[in-house]
Amino acid sequence: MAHAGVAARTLATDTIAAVSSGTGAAAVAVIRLSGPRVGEAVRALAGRLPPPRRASLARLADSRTGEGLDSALVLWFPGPASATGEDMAELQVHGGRAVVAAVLAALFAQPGVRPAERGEFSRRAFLNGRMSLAEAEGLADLIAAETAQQRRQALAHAFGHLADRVEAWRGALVRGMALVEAGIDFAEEDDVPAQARALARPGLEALLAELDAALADRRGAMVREGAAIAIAGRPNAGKSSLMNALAARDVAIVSDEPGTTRDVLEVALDLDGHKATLIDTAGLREASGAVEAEGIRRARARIDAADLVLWVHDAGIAGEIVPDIATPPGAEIWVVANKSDLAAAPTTTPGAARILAVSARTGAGLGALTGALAAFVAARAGGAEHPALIRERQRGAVGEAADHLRRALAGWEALSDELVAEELRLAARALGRVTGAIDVEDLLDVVFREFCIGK
Ligand SMILES: Nc1nc2c(ncn2[C@@H]2O[C@H](COP(=O)(O)OP(=O)(O)OP(=O)(O)O)[C@@H](O)[C@H]2O)c(=O)[nH]1
Ligand SMILES: [K+]
Ligand SMILES: [Mg+2]
Repeated sequence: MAHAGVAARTLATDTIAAVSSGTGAAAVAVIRLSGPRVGEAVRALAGRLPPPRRASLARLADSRTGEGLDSALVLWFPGPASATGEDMAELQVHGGRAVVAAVLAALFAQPGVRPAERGEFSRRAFLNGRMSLAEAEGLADLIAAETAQQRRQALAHAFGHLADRVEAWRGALVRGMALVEAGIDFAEEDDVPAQARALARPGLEALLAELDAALADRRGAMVREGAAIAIAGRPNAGKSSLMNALAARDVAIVSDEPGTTRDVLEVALDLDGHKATLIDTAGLREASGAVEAEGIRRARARIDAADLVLWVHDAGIAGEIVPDIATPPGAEIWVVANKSDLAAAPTTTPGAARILAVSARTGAGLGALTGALAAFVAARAGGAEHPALIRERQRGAVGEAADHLRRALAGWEALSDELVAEELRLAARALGRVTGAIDVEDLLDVVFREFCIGK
């Protein structure tokens, strides 16, 4: 997908090559090339350039020695209609390490061909207007996706859904800007300025509401980073035992000694396709030394930032259960009454959204707990195709745009046309940073013509 605001194709002088199919031995390895000398390099190894965009079988040889290297499928993608916008080729070779190393060495021996740097193919695609920054980030997330929901969200971003949404916001800003600037340009003429400004305001107010709503929506970040589920409670309640049981492996040290856990421990969970991070913490009590005090400080910091706190309680201990923690707004606390093999769980607890009886030892109640956790995370993460802001970089840029827009609207009566237009321009520039399209002048021209208000 091409994007507005990106300059003409850049002319990279280097041709790059790299294995794109991962490291380690495999049946097939894919070597990709991009740059001006791809055609020559392929011809040097394969003896000919196959017809564009069709897989052809070719014998690859080292042009320096004539030694045969492999029999490979060769694909030739002439630019600019390629993934990077440059001439590209793909060599599908046998995946053995020695084969891959020999083919790469023969490629790098060609003039002007060098190893690609990290992300260089995507970088060239962005610079050549083949994808936006938000799409590039989606692509990176797609490659890193661990759960089904992360995969779906990343795919939506890679397909440009977020970029489209941001471009629509930017279009609305530029339209408002054009109207305000009409006031500047036609300041000499009767009541154009006042009319133009009045026309711009409702659209900009609606846009600000949309930006604020997008910023308040944490679902995208929740999908990407996963829900943070902290396990908290008094020493010896069985927190580490619960962590091990839910993770189905021996992550944390368990002992009958209170104050065993000091450091914060984390494991990643895949709950029905949703990512979550389970966090085991030190038991909360009056610390008996500097090390335990530090452990408790770290525990509280993680509990304060959690989306859900499981307050683990030893069901054998009588009396009211009072979770001794503060959680951010929107977070929930559930009481997990552990050791149900020893004692019955209480049925009500003030302040807790729910009570679940489990035994980390026998596994009783763990299925119900896991199901409840999956439902919680699914509800928090919302629809997978939602083109939300998922990275701090995106959130920061949109937040900055909202601030400038807010300033323009707050000063609507007091500020000059020039100052209002300047705030709008800064807002548009901030939004441009999400997709990488920084220059708004081109769009402005188009929109200004569209909104020529009869002049
Ligand atoms: N009977 C029974 N014992 C349990 C259960 N869960 C944990 N325990 C025991 O309780 C003791 C404390 O368990 P831990 O998992 O270390 O407890 P903790 O809350 O992590 O303790 P600290 O890290 O010291 O705060 C150990 O002796 C466990 O074997 C359970 O479900 N039933
Ligand atoms: K313990
Ligand atoms: Mg522990």
